[in-house]
Amino acid sequence: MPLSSVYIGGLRRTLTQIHSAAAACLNRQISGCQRPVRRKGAWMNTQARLLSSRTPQNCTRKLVRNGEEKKLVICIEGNIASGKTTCLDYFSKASDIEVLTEPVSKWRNVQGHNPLGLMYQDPTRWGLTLQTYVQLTMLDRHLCTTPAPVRMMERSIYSAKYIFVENLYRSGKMPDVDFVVLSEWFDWITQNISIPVDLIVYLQTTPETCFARLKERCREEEKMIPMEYLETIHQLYEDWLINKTSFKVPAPVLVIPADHDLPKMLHQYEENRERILAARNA
Ligand SMILES: Nc1ncnc2c1ncn2[C@@H]1O[C@H](COP(=O)(O)OP(=O)(O)O)[C@@H](O)[C@H]1O
Ligand SMILES: Cc1cn([C@H]2C[C@H](O)[C@@H](COP(=O)(O)O)O2)c(=O)[nH]c1=O
Repeated sequence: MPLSSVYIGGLRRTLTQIHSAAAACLNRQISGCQRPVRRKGAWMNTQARLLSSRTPQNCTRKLVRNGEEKKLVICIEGNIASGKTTCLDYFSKASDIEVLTEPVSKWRNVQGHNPLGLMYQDPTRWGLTLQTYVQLTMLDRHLCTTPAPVRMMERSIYSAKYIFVENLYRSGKMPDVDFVVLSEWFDWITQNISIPVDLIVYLQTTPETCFARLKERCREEEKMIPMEYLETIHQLYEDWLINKTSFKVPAPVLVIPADHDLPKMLHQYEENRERILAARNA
């Protein structure tokens, strides 16, 4: 069988079509990642190919990316304005680390529309719209191939679902039908596509710290975010990554206290560098 084939029997056409739609949409907008291209009826990537992880011993039927499974994937998690981007900036200076920041600019401007702004104005109407797009762009981040052996991502498809979709639903701002449709999409993606994460670095802050940093950053769409919103997001993160009482945690968690000033944070990042890069062997 040619390496370029997707090896998943009856699921093949459906997966190809779905990936086709996502790739076609994102191809036009995303730079910095290697995009899959179609050749002679089979999906290939310029560096890697989608392959099934199905083997005689392991019939998981998940799509995995050839070669990408050997790379170290670290997700930086934390509340809004906890310092994730600043942390990624620090690690981006290392030549063996590829940094993938959250695609917030896309959420603020997709073909002239601003789903992030719309969601904050009217979450019940626009929550599904934003979260569908967040899910798509996060999946794209997880699937894009990078030359560096270590990839550091801001958040993940998991936190988008377990923190932000969950918050919209629990607060009564997302209708049942929207939640069910998003959840079925999420379940399908995570059951059929391999999304490896080796380590979660959780920047643990108080909501008060985030509130102060949010005000300082002053993103237009976020101006009306109240303290209670950050408290709720904080609690969802704590239940997921610390108390482990809500959702499955996809990787070991390294907690870095992140209320400190910038010099102390940079010092902590340096102190934890080896531990983070050793995650592959954890
Ligand atoms: N340790 C820190 N002390 C004070 N301000 C910080 C610190 N880290 C980040 N900031 C500032 O807080 C704001 C949010 O930081 P950012 O890295 O964008 O957070 P996130 O990516 O988690 O939303 C920015 O204005 C940034 O300059
Ligand atoms: C993942 C995710 C994010 N958002 C919102 C929350 C914030 O307003 C921005 C992300 O900014 P941060 O400073 O990088 O935290 O996007 C959301 O509404 N839904 C999501 O799934």
